[in-house]
Amino acid sequence: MPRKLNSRHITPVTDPVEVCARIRNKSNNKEESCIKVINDTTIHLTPGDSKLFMVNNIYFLSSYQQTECQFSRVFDSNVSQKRLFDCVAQTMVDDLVRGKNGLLFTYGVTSSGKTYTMTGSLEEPGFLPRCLDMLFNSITAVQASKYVFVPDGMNGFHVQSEADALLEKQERDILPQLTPKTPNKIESAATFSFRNINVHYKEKNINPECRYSVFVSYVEIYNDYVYDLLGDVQLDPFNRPKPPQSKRLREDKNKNMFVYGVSQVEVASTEEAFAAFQQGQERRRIAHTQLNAESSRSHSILNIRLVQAPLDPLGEDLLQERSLICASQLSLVDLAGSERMARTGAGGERSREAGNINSSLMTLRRCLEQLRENQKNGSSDMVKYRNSKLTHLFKSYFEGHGKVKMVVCLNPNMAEYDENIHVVQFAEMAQQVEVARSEDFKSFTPPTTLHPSPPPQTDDGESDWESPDYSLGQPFPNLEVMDYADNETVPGLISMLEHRIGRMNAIKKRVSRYGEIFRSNLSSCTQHEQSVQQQLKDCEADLANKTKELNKLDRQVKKLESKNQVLTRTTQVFEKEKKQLQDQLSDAEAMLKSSQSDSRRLEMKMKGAVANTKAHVEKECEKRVRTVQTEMQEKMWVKDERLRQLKNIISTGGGREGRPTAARRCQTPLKQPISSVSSVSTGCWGIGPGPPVATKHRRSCSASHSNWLAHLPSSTVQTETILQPAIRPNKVVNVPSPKDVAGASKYLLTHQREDGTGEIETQLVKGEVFHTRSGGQQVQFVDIETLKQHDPQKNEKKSITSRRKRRSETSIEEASVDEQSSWTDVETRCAYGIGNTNNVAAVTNKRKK
Ligand SMILES: Nc1ncnc2c1ncn2[C@@H]1O[C@H](COP(=O)(O)OP(=O)(O)OP(=O)(O)O)[C@@H](O)[C@H]1O
Repeated sequence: MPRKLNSRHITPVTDPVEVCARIRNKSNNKEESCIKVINDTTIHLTPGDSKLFMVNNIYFLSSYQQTECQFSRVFDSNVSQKRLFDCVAQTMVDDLVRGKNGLLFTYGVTSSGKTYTMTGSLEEPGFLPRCLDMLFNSITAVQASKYVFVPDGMNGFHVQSEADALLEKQERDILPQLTPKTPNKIESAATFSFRNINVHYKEKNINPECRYSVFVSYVEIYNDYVYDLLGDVQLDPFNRPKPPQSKRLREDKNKNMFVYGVSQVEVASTEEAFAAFQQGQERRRIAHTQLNAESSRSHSILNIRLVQAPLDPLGEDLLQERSLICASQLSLVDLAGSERMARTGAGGERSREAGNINSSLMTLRRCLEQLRENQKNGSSDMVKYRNSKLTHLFKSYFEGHGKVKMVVCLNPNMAEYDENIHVVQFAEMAQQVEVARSEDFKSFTPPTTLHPSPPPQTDDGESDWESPDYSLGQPFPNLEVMDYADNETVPGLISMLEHRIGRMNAIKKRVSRYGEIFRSNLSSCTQHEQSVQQQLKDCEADLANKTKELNKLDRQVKKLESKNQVLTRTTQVFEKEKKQLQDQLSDAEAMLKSSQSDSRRLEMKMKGAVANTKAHVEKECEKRVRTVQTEMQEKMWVKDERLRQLKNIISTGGGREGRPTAARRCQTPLKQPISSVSSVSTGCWGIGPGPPVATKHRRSCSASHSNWLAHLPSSTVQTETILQPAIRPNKVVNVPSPKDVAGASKYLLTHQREDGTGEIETQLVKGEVFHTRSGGQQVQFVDIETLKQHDPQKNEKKSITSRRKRRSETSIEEASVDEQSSWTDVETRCAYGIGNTNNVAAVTNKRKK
């Protein structure tokens, strides 16, 4: 398990807080430097000649003499970002992969190069992008699919199946608004490319039997409040971003401190991770505007979390056992500038910021001092981590849950001497603090076969494990001592016996050694067996649990299967219904289409029939109108003839001569002859060698025997009154031709109009036809007769009134009225007298028309 101390009984192995110093280049080359690098681990700080220096128009008295400081490593201004990473941060990525936590922070005054060291730029990337690059280079072949590891909200993770992960991915891709926790913008914004990174390191401790995922979270501590820089931006009712909400710190079950509710964004590449960091930076900028803060006045902490879990024995899926998941973390911290309050030269909010920064850094210092004291004296006085959020969050690191490294950034400008002294004092103190080393994460591996201990070696270095030789040497020869003075046999026997004794001792030794080896092997085997037994028991317990879970899952599966069956059946029913409905729908559509085409056909047919009928009716109407017109014309002629005869009777039978007939009353005698008609053109119509002048005004009735040409325009309304002009035209034309005019001596033009009372007023314009010398004809208009019609019923009231009015008029007028009325009476009588036919009715009818 990760982060366990070596043993409960054994004193843990500790490492000191590693402190390196980096001296940045001078802002002005001519300026004197207050720092001198002596060697790889030592620097000298000198206050310079002048002990008085000025900052922000305030003179400070330098109170220190030349100081020598020792660090783990010292890097001068020429050190490259890459070299710094190699020497300082690379091992921390190694540790991360091995399941160990790490804390790397930069410390120093403002503008000493903390951010440059930690983040760098695209051209000169710092620790942050290089760590990410190395990490992703290492795990690229064993990276888990996205969303397989799921943060549990309590600083841990659990594993979900690939299918669930895929579902979640689809959900996030399709419905990003429903899963706002992971900002998808990050993926699209992953366009950073670091130019001089070229790390391509790979950590060799990657376990191919495991799968890895990387999560990042980014927080800042400002005025002793912790803010999440990757969380969702909350909006107020006016859609403006709300000021950020601070977060609480909590301890997880492994005694690690974490920011509760912080957003952990899963990233698949360096670019994606850096994009997340950039997004956090942007959020930080906005938050600072809202909080009226300065950018370098807060501590920023980027956590890179590497999560790993072993694969199942088939190497396909990740084991979902939570105890097998290891989450290690590397915290990269860019602390706020450590200068003293007097240096900031600011008041109000800025002075509060400086106070908080100093307070948190001071708490860090005090905690480290207390730790050092405890370690020195073996005491266990309480370390007051809770006095600031910074130390509270880092508590677990100082208590042995990871490695701590610090890069002290120093500005060599002489004006910074005093501040630098404070910084190096803090750094020197910090590196005396020992931090317990945490264990590597032992990833789960299936039990393997036991290897026997290596065979014991003989004295000459050869192995005799296989065929041990226990013989004492050559067998005894047949020795017979025949003579006491046999000097050959006895010494030979002695030497042989001595050899045998030596062999026997050697065999004894070997046997005892074998015995020892055997005993130790036996005991290790016994131990191993015990551990295997224990493992077996664990496995059996696990198996029992798993079997239980499996049974439970089986039951759930069965339940779900039965539900599934029900759902399938329901789906089938619905499908069937759907099909039926679709069939019905298509039938209805077909019917609708056919009925539409039928109705279109019918419409066309009806239209044709209507057109035919209309044409037929029109034809019929025209025919009838023509017939009626002919009939009417005939009647008219008959009436004309009758009227003419009546007039003749009246004029010959005692009528008053010299009086104009009522029907032919000339209302306005023409003073000027009308000389031309524009609508009739015979080439010289009206244009002759000289205008013919009427010798005298003749009444039309006096020329009744002439050859009359009646010009009756087709629009003329037949009034069918009894009294008609006593002219019998020889020819009636609608439009006279020159030939018609040439054949006539008199010309009669009928003109109609509506008078003021709405009655039809017919004017008969009479003319005489003259032949001109050039062979043309001229018409000289000599007379106009106006025929007016009066409706007796309509005009009765009027006439009574007018008669009453007229009673008071002169006698001459009365006589004239009498005379007139007598003529009217004659006319009326005539009208009634002519056969009492439908003349009056005709007049009335006409009016009605
Ligand atoms: N070693 C260096 N080489 C080149 N430039 C550097 C170096 N260190 C710092 N700088 C430059 O100095 C400027 C200030 O550095 P930086 O922002 O890293 O300081 P800081 O300590 O983080 O300041 P603050 O506390 O205000 O955040 C930057 O423009 C940075 O590029």
